[in-house]
Amino acid sequence: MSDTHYMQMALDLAAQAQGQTNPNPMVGAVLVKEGRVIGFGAHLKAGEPHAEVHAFRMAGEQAEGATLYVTLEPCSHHGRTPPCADLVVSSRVKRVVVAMQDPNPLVAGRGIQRIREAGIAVEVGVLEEQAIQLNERFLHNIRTQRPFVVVKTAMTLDGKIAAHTGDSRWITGPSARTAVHKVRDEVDGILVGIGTVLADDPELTTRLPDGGGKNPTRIILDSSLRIPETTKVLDTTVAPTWIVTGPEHDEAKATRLRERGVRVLSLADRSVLHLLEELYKQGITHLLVEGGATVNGAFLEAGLIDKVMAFIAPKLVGGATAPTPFGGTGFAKMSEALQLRDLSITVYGNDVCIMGYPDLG
Ligand SMILES: Nc1c(/N=C/[C@@H](O)[C@H](O)[C@H](O)COP(=O)(O)O)[nH]c(=O)[nH]c1=O
Ligand SMILES: [Zn+2]
Repeated sequence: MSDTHYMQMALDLAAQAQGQTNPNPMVGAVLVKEGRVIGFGAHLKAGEPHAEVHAFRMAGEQAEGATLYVTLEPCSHHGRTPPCADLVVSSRVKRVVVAMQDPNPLVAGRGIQRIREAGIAVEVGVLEEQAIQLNERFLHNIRTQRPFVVVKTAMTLDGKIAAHTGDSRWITGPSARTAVHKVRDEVDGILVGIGTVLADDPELTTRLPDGGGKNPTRIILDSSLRIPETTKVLDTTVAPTWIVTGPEHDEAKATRLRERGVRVLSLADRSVLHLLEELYKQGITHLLVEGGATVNGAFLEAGLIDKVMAFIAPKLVGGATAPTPFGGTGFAKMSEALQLRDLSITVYGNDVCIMGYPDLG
């Protein structure tokens, strides 16, 4: 079989751990000898063995003379596990095929160099585009030291996220909402504004049809700590909850919330950029922003959206004052609008999801 066949297998293996490996990338590895797969593996959790380690353990002595397919350059630095590049060299494989070089400036190219210096042939770039796409969150983290921000909106065909009364249940149907919960399962944090909490009293937990799924940290932007103490998100037995507030807030209320296990972060700098830098420091590498309009508008105007998932339901609710997905001031000219690129359009029951990336070109 071709190199792309085995690299596809390695990419598919890597993708099984979507959302589990944060802050590490997803990586898959396959060992092949005389046309037979003799070992494979995926990195499953930060701190646990890397994909190559699993593959070599499975292959044992047979690895000598085999070909290794790996979706990311084998690491050359001593992280929480010894360098895979050393393992590759000592296993005496004949050839290594790598989808993409590690973008981490600390290691970029060193792993490949060490393997080549040992006289092993290394080919780089097989299914590189797919490998980059798979680790879009990790690559963004490395490049920006910020969380990868996905803004998800759900609106009616006439562009409303709720009726003029605030009622919003439901706009999209069950399969669209399941798609959203799959994203919740992958991310580290889900962020909404206090307006959404006051309007919907959301749980912001992951509820997949077959159960399971991990609950992301729930992050509420609430600058004057208005949150009612009876809201569902304050039940920290189901998932962690962080409230981001401003310096002027009721300290007694903050203390009561902390006693319930809620983390209260007080940020003097209210910019979206500072918020993201702080959340990244707190371990949030992948962030789902579920609005409402004010929060989405702030992220849009700050230019800090990395991916958009816009769900549209074929229903009309009308209402000149009914809220739309992005509030704030907005751009003055259509030519200033944030253009999305690399679009994918998916149908979920009667609903449509347009997914794309800001075209910052
Ligand atoms: N109204 C809708 C949404 N509404 C999105 C937010 O306004 C809700 O408060 C939040 O998703 C509720 O979270 P929960 O309590 O955990 O279910 N989002 C959607 O995709 N479709 C909708 O029809
Ligand atoms: Zn490694």
